[in-house]
Order: sequence, then structure tokens, then C-alpha cells
Amino acid sequence: MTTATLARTAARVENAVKVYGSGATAVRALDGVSVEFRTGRFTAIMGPSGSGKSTLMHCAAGLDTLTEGSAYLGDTELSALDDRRLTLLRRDRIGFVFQAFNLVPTLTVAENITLPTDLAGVRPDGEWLDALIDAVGLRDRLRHRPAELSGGQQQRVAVARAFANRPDVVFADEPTGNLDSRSGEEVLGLLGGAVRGSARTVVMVTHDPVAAAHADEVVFLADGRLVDRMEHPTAEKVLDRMKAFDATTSREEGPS
Ligand SMILES: Nc1ncnc2c1ncn2[C@@H]1O[C@H](COP(=O)(O)OP(=O)(O)OP(=O)(O)O)[C@@H](O)[C@H]1O
Repeated sequence: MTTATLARTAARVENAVKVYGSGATAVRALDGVSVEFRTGRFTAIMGPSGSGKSTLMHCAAGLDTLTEGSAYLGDTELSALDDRRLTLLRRDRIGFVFQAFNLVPTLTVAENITLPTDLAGVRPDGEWLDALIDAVGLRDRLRHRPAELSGGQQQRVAVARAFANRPDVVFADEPTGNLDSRSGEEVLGLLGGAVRGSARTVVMVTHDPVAAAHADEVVFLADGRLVDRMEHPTAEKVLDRMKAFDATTSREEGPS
């Protein structure tokens, strides 16, 4: 890989293999995946249930370790880091958005948003935070607790928190999975807006072709392998590609 390519790659895995368990019950969740997530892009990871999407995201984000192969954030190889350094790297260079929001219930909206910068002991960039709070539309909710917010509002807090310390990459795992379609669209608009307006990098796992259509590119997994990539996705094109997986699976399984 050339220096120029590395500079444009926010995160990547090379020949990634992940095996859960051992012996007869071993599951090969990733079976030799190489993929790069480009800086300043919104990439969606799609594929049938059990194809390895969450495993890929967790290993690329340093939440889990690969059995074989390498995962890099920029040019930092994650397996070269001890637990402490990996924790610091996740805290300082990665943002996360999860399906279940994962806000701290005892903290206010404002405190949840500044949690990453507070934990890092750095003074938050006031202008950036102000712009984030306006972007997610929560200025009048800053003193509320998560339980006082709708699901969509809670996820917008989680999005602001994920971007608060300007991470190299925000990883989102089914960020719209618990939301109605209008709230989901708002959250996807925020993720896309952060990429296009502020040159951030987002990698999102989703089941939903409409959600994937917000991305610049979709990478498709099947049986733990990277099987396709699609630039400029539309919901229709993604749905058609997913239907092709269903057809392959039914052919392999044969008539019932
Ligand atoms: N902790 C684990 N222990 C054992 N097997 C696991 C574990 N986590 C995932 N798997 C298995 O690894 C494979 C890939 O799982 P993964 O969750 O990455 O798929 P996915 O594409 O995200 O699925 P879904 O769309 O259903 O969320 C599946 O067969 C799953 O059962």
C-alpha cells in the first residue's frame, strides 16, 4: 500500500480472520476480509444476518481482536497495542453510535455529549461543540436526562457525543435500528452531514437499504467474506443486491 493510499485511509483490515470458539463448535465469522474505509467518506457495511458485519466493525474499531490478519486505525496497528493503549486509542480517536443509544442515564444531555472530552481530560473545542449541539437540534434539551427524551432525541445525543472530540472515525452499529423512519432519517442526515460538511469519516453497519443509501459506498459481506462494493448507492440498487443474496441462499439450500 502506498503512502498516498494510507493517508486517505482512516481504518482498514487486512486478511482479517475471526474465529469464535474452537473445535467442532468453532464459527469462522470473518474469513479473510481486506477492506479499507476511506477518510472523509460514509461507508455502510451490509450483508445477510450472520455474515460478519458486527464482527468486522468491532475488530476494525478495536472492540474485539482478530484471530489472524491485521486491523489499522490510520497507520496504527491495533494488535500492536496493549490494553491501556487500545483503550486510549478508542477514547481519543474513535466515536461510537450503538443501536441502544448507550447514554449515561444519570448525566444530562450536555454532560453526555462532553463525556469523551471530559474523560480525555481535554478542554472541549467550544465552537465545535456549539455547532454540534445546533446540528443535532438539542440546545433546548441540554439540562434534560436521557429518560426525558424520545428515542430519536437520545440517538441525536449519541451522535453528538460520538463526534465531540473530532475522532478519526465514527463507527455506528445499526444506529437507526430502534428508531421510527422519520427519526432514523434525521440521524442518518446528521451522520451524512458530518461527513460532507465537516470531512468526518463514518462506518455504519445496517440491515436497511434505505439507511445504506445515505452512504457514499456500501461494502457487502456474505459468509464472512467481502463479496461486493457499490459506489453511490440507492435504496433500490442495494435492495436488488441483497435480493441476489437471498436467491443464492435459497439455491444453496434447495427447495424445502
Ligand atoms: N461472541 C460470539 N460467539 C460465538 N459466535 C459468535 C459471536 N459473535 C458472533 N458470532 C457468530 O459469528 C457470525 C457473524 O456474526 P455477526 O454478529 O458478526 O454477524 P452480522 O452480519 O452482524 O449479523 P446480524 O445481521 O444478524 O447482526 C454468526 O454466525 C454469529 O453467530
